[in-house]
Amino acid sequence: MPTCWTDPLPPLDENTRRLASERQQQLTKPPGSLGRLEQAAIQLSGQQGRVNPVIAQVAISVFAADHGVCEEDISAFPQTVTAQMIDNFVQGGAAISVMAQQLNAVLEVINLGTVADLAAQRSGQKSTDQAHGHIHHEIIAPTTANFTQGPAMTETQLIQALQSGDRAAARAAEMKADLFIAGEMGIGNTTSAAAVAAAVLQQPAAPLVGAGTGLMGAALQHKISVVERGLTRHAQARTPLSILAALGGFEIAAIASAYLGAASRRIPVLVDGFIATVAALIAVRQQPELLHWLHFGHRSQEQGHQQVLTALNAHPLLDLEMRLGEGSGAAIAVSLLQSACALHNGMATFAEAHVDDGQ
Ligand SMILES: Cc1cc2ncn([C@H]3O[C@H](COP(=O)(O)O)[C@@H](O)[C@H]3O)c2cc1C
Ligand SMILES: O=C(O)c1cccnc1
Repeated sequence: MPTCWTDPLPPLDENTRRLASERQQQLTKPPGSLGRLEQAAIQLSGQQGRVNPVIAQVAISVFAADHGVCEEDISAFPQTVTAQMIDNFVQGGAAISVMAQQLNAVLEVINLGTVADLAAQRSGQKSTDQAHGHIHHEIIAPTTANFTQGPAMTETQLIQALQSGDRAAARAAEMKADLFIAGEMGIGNTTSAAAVAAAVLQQPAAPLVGAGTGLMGAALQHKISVVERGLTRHAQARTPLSILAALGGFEIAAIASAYLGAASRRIPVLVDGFIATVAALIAVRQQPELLHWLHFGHRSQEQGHQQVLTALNAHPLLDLEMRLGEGSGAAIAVSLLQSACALHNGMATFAEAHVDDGQ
């Protein structure tokens, strides 16, 4: 078990947070007029321990894994896409690859096990640099098990996934990242994420189950019934760890742990869409203090995202009607956090600009 899972998280730096808050009051604008951008800059100040927060270096870790529940026919796409997209990420062709390039971010993909990459598994390939990112092969198993038949993963597999997430956070700290983004790739993972969210929130499945890659009508009803079967089978799972083992995916577990690992290293986190937010929900249930370290990038179109955001009292920066995952919605929101920092750091105070304040 990585220590971030259980060790208390560091508090925000209340001193820099207070100084940043005071600075916002002195800038040449009516107090509060930059709205949530002010709050974002102040929160970043407390997180980074700097009165003038910066987001120069962004670390993006995309966790990829396959899902046994795909046997139940719950995605519009075949499972082979997961492994194919791993290549696409590091060849520069995926949405998150393009965003990483635009942001000059470091992109890495962590392959936790896909049905189509047994060759890589057999060759013992570990870590390679590709044109547009690094691949870490940290294969746990070719796929999780079908959660309608039994637990998705063993306890050992769960711990491996948590450790993988923590290692990604350690690499982000090593490169002195100012912000951490986790993305995910795993055909079938909106089914797993909906089941995890329903189990954590003790809510019915239907409102948390969405189209994912594009299911509608009878296919969507079937997906709801698959999640309901999983919830019935694993009704005894109540703790974050037992819910992850019963219904989760390797990538969802890894992201939950990566968020805790980032916060434990004082790196602010920008959360992506539905799946990433469900991972955040699990991690916050494990350690409520994590919430202070999280920014929320966007509201996904995926049915259920708003419910999970509400459970976290989270207000995402954007709603662009995106429903992609990969970390893409968070990546789009980076520029807003950068603007929040630029305004906070660069604007003149009333005194500096000889502008009369409102006192
Ligand atoms: C080409 C392609 C690229 C993607 N990138 C992210 N996802 C997204 O879709 C999947 C979840 O949807 P479902 O649960 O319906 O399978 C995840 O892999 C997610 O990251 C993709 C899906 C596809 C097809
Ligand atoms: O919001 C997401 O994370 C999402 C939505 C649909 C498909 N994949 C991911």
